[in-house]
Amino acid sequence: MGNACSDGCFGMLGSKKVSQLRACKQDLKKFIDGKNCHPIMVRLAWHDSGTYDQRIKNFPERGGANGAIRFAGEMNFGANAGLDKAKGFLDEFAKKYPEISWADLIQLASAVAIECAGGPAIDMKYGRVAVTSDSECVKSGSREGFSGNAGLPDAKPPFGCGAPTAAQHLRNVFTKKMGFTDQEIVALSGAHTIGRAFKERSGACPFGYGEQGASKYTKSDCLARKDGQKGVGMVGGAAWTKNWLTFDNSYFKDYKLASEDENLLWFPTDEALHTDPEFKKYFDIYAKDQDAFFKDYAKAHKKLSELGAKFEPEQGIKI
Ligand code: HEM
Repeated sequence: MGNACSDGCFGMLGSKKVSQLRACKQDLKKFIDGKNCHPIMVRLAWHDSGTYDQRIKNFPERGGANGAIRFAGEMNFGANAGLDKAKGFLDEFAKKYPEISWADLIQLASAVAIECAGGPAIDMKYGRVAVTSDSECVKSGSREGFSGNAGLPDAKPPFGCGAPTAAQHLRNVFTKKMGFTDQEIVALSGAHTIGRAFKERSGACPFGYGEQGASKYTKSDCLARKDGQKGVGMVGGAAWTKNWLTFDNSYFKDYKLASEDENLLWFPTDEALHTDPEFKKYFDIYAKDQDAFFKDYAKAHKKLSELGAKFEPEQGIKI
């Protein structure tokens, strides 16, 4: 190890961090693939980042990828229901790899999950500073123009920002508050090609925990993984796609199926992406061209993973 400078050049402590990040990445791959918990790891990281408000300049008041979601102050937002499970999965990694901040660990697990599910490799950087106490969480009602959840989006009306349409709601959340373009909104929404909703969590669908509550595509014997092997993690809920543990462009390609099949999800915020003319341009491209989706998704995911973050060293660490 020594003082080798190839990985961000900031001395002994830095190279120890790099080796822990690399080892942790390998451990996470095995863990996530074994548990089939890819989607919830992605959602945990997105909801840590998603408190970000570009109109607020100071860290950590501006929110973002700072690890605050691990504390009750943010975990208890209604929008975060169920995400304590994902945080719990990461506790053992935080203990084993003390050089890795919680803010980095959460984002690392998400990037690993995307890649493990068959999605693109994301050009991540690390070195995020994590907040250290509950008092540094942002407050649910702290975002101007939003009634709660620090401006995280709602899937259905009434929208917490008062927007009359889902398209306007998406632009209030992602553009006004977080600084994303229309193209980035559509690409990021494609993350719903994996994952599910549960009655007991968001309450956004009638499908819930267990075999009894499951949809046709989320029962224990359903095949959803990219390698066609069995295994769905926790049984239940409903998904946007039939192969909801595989990261591909099914969300775009098969949306008609999703909007017609009551065993699949298609929320007003999903529908806005192919009914609003500006969003639709990108939706149609991603439906036809998976490579274009992967390329744009990887860029937008990287941006999301860095929102509001404070890096030490300033330029971040590549692994
Ligand atoms: C566009 C606005 C968005 C809305 C309205 C929305 C809404 C939701 C809802 C209601 C759920 C179900 C939660 C539950 O019941 O457990 C969900 C799940 C999920 N969301 Fe989103 N979401 C949005 C954007 C995003 C983005 C930007 C990402 C990531 C880049 C993302 C990733 C996920 C994943 C992976 C799940 C599945 C979690 C699991 O299976 O446990 N979502 N979302």
